[in-house]
Amino acid sequence: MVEQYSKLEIDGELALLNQLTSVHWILKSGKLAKTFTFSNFIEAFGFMTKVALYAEKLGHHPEWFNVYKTVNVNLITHEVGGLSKKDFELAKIMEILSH
Ligand SMILES: C[C@H](O)[C@H](O)[C@H]1CNC2=NC(N)=NC(=O)C2=N1
Repeated sequence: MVEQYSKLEIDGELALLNQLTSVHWILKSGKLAKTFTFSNFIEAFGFMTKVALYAEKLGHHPEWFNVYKTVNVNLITHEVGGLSKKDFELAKIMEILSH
């Protein structure tokens, strides 16, 4: 079972993630959220394909919604009904794969 974070720890993790990567990750309805915008559909779908392979390896999967060149991502750990370290791990991987 993945450990659930307290509110304070989540704020800390989110600040760290935004420092390391960009300032665009937010907490939305208890989920770690970001809208990625690419130059075209192929770039967006390529990103999703790379993330999908990593997510499968990690055993942790994103909720996401793609329209043309944008990908809306929401991360949550259903097993704990909140955020866990895995969400932050997946967010960091997404940052790396989006560049
Ligand atoms: C058995 C399997 O590891 C679980 O169902 C995993 C799969 N991927 C998952 N992904 C996400 N985002 N949250 C989960 O709780 C989750 N659980």
